[in-house]
Amino acid sequence: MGAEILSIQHLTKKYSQQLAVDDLSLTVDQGEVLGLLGPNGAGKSTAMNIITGLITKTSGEISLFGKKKINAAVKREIGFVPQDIAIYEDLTAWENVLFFGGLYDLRGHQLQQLAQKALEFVGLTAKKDLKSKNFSGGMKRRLNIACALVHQPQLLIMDEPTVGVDPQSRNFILTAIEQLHQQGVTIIYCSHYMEEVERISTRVAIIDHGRLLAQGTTSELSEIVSANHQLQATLVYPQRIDLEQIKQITGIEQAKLTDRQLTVVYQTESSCSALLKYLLDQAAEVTDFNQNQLDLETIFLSLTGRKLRDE
Ligand SMILES: Nc1ncnc2c1ncn2[C@@H]1O[C@H](COP(=O)(O)OP(=O)(O)OP(=O)(O)O)[C@@H](O)[C@H]1O
Repeated sequence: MGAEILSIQHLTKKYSQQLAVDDLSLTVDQGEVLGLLGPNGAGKSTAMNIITGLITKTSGEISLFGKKKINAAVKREIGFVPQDIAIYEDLTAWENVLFFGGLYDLRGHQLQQLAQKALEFVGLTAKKDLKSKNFSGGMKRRLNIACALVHQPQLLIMDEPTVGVDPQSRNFILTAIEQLHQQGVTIIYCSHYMEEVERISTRVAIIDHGRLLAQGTTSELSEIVSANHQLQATLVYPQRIDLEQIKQITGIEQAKLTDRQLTVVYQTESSCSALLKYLLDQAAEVTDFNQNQLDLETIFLSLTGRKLRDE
């Protein structure tokens, strides 16, 4: 693992009576893609806005690139894609990227070269002379990413960059992040989309009510909730089973049926045996059966007791 890029210690933010970030401690190392996962209102944006200096903290310590004083040189190493798209709609894509590059003291030929590179990276070269107000939501997002990348920061912070974008742009953005990761850029990716975080992150931090609930790779998180195991079975006669009866079996935590696929999260081997006996008694006929590592959605549910998507 690379050097420590970000360290947050006991960070707290209070908006009058609302505790938005509650004693949050987190570190990010060079080259990592940290997926910060949490439902709406979990405190992700507040934490990122503090790190990037947009709002002040109530208490706690932050150091970036080993420095506690976040001066202009430190800020130059950060690229930020905020939750709300921040581009100038009356400017062309090209003018936008030049403007943001200029904020980092890039000038002349170097600025032109980097602006070209940034627009190419997000696939907007052909549209560079169009005013961004004519862009789709996905194109605006991609332009916003180009503006955040033009100065070639070491750390890229992205706050829900795929909200409101079309599936094509969404995939484009995720692939771009994978490329940046390969190039060695450190990335913090805030999202409430489980499958995105699962796809691109090298490590995941789960945050809810401003608090860090757990962090680790997906398989480490799976071990944290290892009291639970997941079993999937394909049934020939799914109509013969009753999910409510399955949920009554001692040690069964969750059960869901999608078409012929039964997914059950259970705690003990005895609950698994009891389930198999039930399936046999009901003559549901199991054709395929496997025990999996838990997916992020199940882990999240185990840690928070609630579904991310319902928030
Ligand atoms: N400027 C503000 N004034 C008062 N309360 C705020 C302010 N900004 C955020 N909050 C509250 O702080 C809590 C955390 O919000 P925050 O936006 O950081 O969460 P989030 O995880 O980024 O969610 P979202 O994706 O919906 O933005 C929420 O309860 C929110 O209502």
